[in-house]
Amino acid sequence: MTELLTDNQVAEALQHLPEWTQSGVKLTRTVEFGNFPQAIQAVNRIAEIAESENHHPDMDIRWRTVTFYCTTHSKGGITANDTSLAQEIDNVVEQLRP
Ligand SMILES: C[C@H](O)[C@H](O)[C@H]1CNC2=NC(N)=NC(=O)C2=N1
Repeated sequence: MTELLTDNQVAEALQHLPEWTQSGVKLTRTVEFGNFPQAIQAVNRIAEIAESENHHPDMDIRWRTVTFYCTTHSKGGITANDTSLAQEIDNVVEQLRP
């Protein structure tokens, strides 16, 4: 079972996730895409990944700007599932907005 990360473990993970910050019990990143369709394409790709892994980000979509939040709701904090999902989100963003 994936357990909550310690503060040090989160800090260590964020060294490899430079676009992300910790906001309380969540990791968060805001991305401005080229246009609305591209933002939705990213959201759809991430949705597929999340569904396959049964771990889902919270996503706030405002025109072409999407804010992603990764937290493990069942644990009330950040786990390795969240740091892993954050990396997957970075990979999708990189593919769509190199
Ligand atoms: C039963 C539970 O809803 C599932 O195991 C998954 C679904 N996706 C999830 N996603 C996230 N971010 N946190 C969860 O606790 C979570 N639980």
